[in-house]
Parts: sequence; structure tokens; C-alpha cells
Amino acid sequence: MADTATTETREAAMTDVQDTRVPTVVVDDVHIVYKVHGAGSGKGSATSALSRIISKKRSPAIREVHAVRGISFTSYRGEAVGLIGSNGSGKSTMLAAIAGLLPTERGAIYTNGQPSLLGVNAALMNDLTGDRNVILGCLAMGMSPAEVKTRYQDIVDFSGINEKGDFISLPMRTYSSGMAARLRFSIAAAKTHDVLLIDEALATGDQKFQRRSEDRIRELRKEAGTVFLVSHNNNSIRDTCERTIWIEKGELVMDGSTDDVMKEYEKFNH
Ligand SMILES: Nc1ncnc2c1ncn2[C@@H]1O[C@H](COP(=O)(O)OP(=O)(O)OP(=O)(O)O)[C@@H](O)[C@H]1O
Repeated sequence: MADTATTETREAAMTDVQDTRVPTVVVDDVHIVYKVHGAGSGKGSATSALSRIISKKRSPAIREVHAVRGISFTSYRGEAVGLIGSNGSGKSTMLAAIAGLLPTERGAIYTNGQPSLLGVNAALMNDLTGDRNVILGCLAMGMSPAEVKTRYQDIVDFSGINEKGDFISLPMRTYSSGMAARLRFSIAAAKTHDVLLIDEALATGDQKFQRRSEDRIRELRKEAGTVFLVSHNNNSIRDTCERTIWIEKGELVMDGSTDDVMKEYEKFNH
């Protein structure tokens, strides 16, 4: 009897612990396959295109790249999760899939809340001025015009775009790649995201800005979101994420505390 009671208490306690962790993203045995058109064995695209026209053949074979091969994990509210791995291991593909931008070939991704992907290629309009982009970006994230007005100055100050003069009123195409990336990060980070996916954004700013963005990521976590960070900068992962997922050749190698995973990853790279 006593044993049963203990078991019940333990089970109740475990349920309590589980209940405090709210899952935000569940990745269940996901496979992602890119289909590359025009990847036939033609010698040079112009020659092969011409021979195709002459022979009236249809487009060349479609090649498949199996970028993610059966990855599973669950992230919880309040977590910052680093994604690491060699070039081409599938990190960006995994982020884009969580953001809902790529279909899964097999398996499924469930998200609680709206994921937002903040990549170095996030779309801002190059011909519009920085301030127009701030306004449009905020509206596109669902802020009301009044909210945009109150947030505007903070975003510009955070970006530091105006530190060396009035750059915010110049078109984005006149910005250096670092300046543009800083503005993109500042716009995206102005909103509390349910799931914020950051792809290498921190690598583009200078050190001062990197530190500022790391602080902002920590704040976003406190505001109850989940942050995923893809980076080749091991220090930014260490400073920002307490959990890290290591991917190689599309497969999950290790998922655990950043310290443990980094130790193994560094061994692998030496
Ligand atoms: N649009 C695409 N079409 C076809 N194949 C792609 C495409 N994007 C990525 N791949 C392939 O998918 C695999 C994973 O690429 P991915 O960009 O996800 O890697 P990554 O880990 O983010 O790399 P990196 O660290 O270099 O940014 C690679 O083999 C790559 O060639």
C-alpha cells in the first residue's frame, strides 16, 4: 500500500514538473528534401539548354538533396536553443522548416504560437529609407500604427544606425551589410515573439551590437518566448543558450546542455 502511495505521489509530482514546461515547438522525425530543377549532367547551362531546345526534350532531371534526415526534439517556453554543426549540415533548413517556409517530406512540426524567422536575408525594401522600413516591418509584424509610433525611437536607438549621422533617412541600399543586419534585428526584436528563429544575425553586427543583441535575446526569453539561434560563433551560443542541438549531415548528433554539447563539438572539430 505504502508503495502505491509513494508511486502516486511521485507520479503527481512528475505531472506537476511536466505541467510547468510548456512545449512551443515539437519536431517529430522530420525529413526535408530539396528538389533541384535543372541539375542534369549538361556541360554548361547554355549548351544543355540549346541541346534541349533542339531535341525538344523536357527539362532535365530533378536532383534531390535530403537535407534533414529524421530529426526529433521538443523546445519549451523560456528556452534559448542553439543549433550548431558544420557547413551544410542542415541548420538553416531546420529553422526555415520550423518557420513553416519549407514542407516536410516525412514527419511533422507542431508549433504553439507564431514562429518568426529572423535571417540575414529577411526581406526589407532596399529602395526605401531605413525609417520607412522600420514602420513597414513593424506593421508587417502585426503592430498597430500607435504601437509603431511609440516603439519607433527605441528601434532606431537600439540599431545604432544614427550613431554616425542621420542614416535612418537614407535608402537601405546605402547601408553596409552590418548596418542592414542591425536594423533587421532591431525591428524583429522590438516585438515579443512566441518563437523567434535567428539565423546568424549576431555574426554580422560589430562586437558592441552583438552584446546588445545577446542582452535582447535574454530579455525575449524572459518575456516567455522560445529563441532558436543558428551560429558558427560558439561564444554567442554559450552566452545566449543553455541548451544546444548539434546537427551533422542532416542528423541529430547531440541534444543537451550547451556546456556538454560544446565540449563534444569542439573535440569533433579538433
Ligand atoms: N535551396 C536549396 N536547394 C537545394 N539544396 C539546398 C538548398 N538550401 C540548402 N540546400 C542543401 O541542404 C543542405 C543543408 O543546407 P543548410 O543551408 O541547411 O546548412 P547549414 O547547416 O545551415 O549550413 P551553413 O552552416 O553553411 O549555413 C546542404 O547540403 C545544402 O547544399
